[in-house]
Amino acid sequence: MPPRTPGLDPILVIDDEADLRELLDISIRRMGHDVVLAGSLAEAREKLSQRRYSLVLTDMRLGDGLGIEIVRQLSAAPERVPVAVITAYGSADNAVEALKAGAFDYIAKPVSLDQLRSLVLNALGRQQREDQDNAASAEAAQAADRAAALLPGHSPAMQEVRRSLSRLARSMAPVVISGESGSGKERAARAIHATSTRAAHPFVAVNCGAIPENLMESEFFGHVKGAFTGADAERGGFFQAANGGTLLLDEVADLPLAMQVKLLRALQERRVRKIGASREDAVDVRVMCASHKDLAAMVSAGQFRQDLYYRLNVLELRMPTLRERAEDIPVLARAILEHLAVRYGDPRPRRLSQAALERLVAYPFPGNVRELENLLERAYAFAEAEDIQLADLGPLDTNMERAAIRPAPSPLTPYTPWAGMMPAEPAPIPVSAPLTAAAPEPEAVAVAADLPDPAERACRGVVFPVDLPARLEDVEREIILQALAQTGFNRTAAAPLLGLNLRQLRYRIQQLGIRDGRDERDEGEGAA
Ligand SMILES: Nc1ncnc2c1ncn2[C@@H]1O[C@H](COP(=O)(O)OP(=O)(O)OP(=O)(O)O)[C@@H](O)[C@H]1O
Repeated sequence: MPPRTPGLDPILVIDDEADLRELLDISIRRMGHDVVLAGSLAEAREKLSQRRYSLVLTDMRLGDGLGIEIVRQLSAAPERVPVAVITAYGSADNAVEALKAGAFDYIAKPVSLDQLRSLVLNALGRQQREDQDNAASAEAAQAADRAAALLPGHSPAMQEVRRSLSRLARSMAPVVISGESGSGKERAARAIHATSTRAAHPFVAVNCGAIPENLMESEFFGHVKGAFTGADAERGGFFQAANGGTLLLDEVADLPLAMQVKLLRALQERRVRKIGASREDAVDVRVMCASHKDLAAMVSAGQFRQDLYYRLNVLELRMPTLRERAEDIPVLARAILEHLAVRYGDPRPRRLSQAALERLVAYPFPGNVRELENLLERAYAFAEAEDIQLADLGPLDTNMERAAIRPAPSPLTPYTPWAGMMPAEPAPIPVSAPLTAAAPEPEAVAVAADLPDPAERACRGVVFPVDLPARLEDVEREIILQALAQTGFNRTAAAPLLGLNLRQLRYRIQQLGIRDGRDERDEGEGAA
């Protein structure tokens, strides 16, 4: 038996079943912790009034009431004692209710010792960190600072978001983050992770819409060597990569139904099996989802599984549009320009002239913060004066607008190399970018010309490619290389020139096998 963990308060176990109480007592003592037992709600209340506990683990159904009452009592108390619930097999509703009431985690019967161990370690790790800081208020202030640095803005909408963040960071429960494209959903997920006790572990963001369906299972759960053609080495998936940390499923609505079933199972069991493996591995991952689609409506339309929706949609956060918080534009613009100055190695960031700032504040930003960021990146790179002038912003309501608000691909769209990567209409070349488009070969010029019908094209001697997909890939590769060359192989700067986001560009670069020898430059954001 391991030695007692010194300095820790005991764990309170509340269960009206004597057998389970005894099992939990023995198992937790084997982990080296003291245990206090209570067999009813009344006894639990009495024990809670007598001393402090490092963790409370309560069954949901107790002879004289419900465990959720303990959850509510502890969540309302000023000192933050983590509380977790034990739910009956298959009663997902109870688990969801408890998480919403403030439980940090739950465990389903029959209790697995692995899960119990990981739950206790998580709870105590977090308690110890809070104790080490010695003052919960100092920790809370630090967390608030980190959140404010990631999500600046003084608007009431943003203050509300930051208030929610600290509540969300304290829980282990899944979070669904909704909001328009570019409103900062991924950024909010990062902020929750960075202010949670998982901050020292990985944050992995996965764009569900960018993964071909046939690769999905292997990308999520990994594979063993020889599991399929091309699997020449064992490899972990996103779940393994995010172990101990957070996994963000961006554009979760794009997950095919078959994958939704596998994901639900992994979330319920907290175990995953690599393709071709005979055993499952326990994983400790907090899942968050982001979507600009209405998931509830997708459930009604039969496009998203209801059981998965309930499992994921425990806690919610809505990111406001930039229109709803136009007063944050100056502070956001300053943060973005400071970031750009660091990237370009400028001693001091460029500033916006008064006229440029006023124009930005008056613009509705259909593409939200991403559009503001793209716009400032281009203006920063091409402004000739010290400050960014109104003219440097270019026309705000034309190409950039359409590129920024392009719809994400429908979950029913079959995969093509372009699906999820390209706008519904052809990507416009930003008007003010001095990008000299790839010098197209004569045949491409002819095909791209505005010719009315095939017969007329034939008359004008158009040479059609023998392999259209390969030809298109060549053109795409060439254009991407031009954009990379233009930006000194800086992918973050190249992406907006192409109307793509960084993840999409990275994915295309990988798919097209583009190597520039300086691949990893400026790859700070996103893990998938
Ligand atoms: N508060 C902010 N401060 C600075 N930059 C921000 C902020 N919010 C978002 N951004 C930037 O805007 C871009 C879009 O943000 P993010 O990817 O989080 O949005 P999203 O809502 O997840 O977008 P999508 O729906 O397209 O996935 C990112 O480059 C991000 O760095």
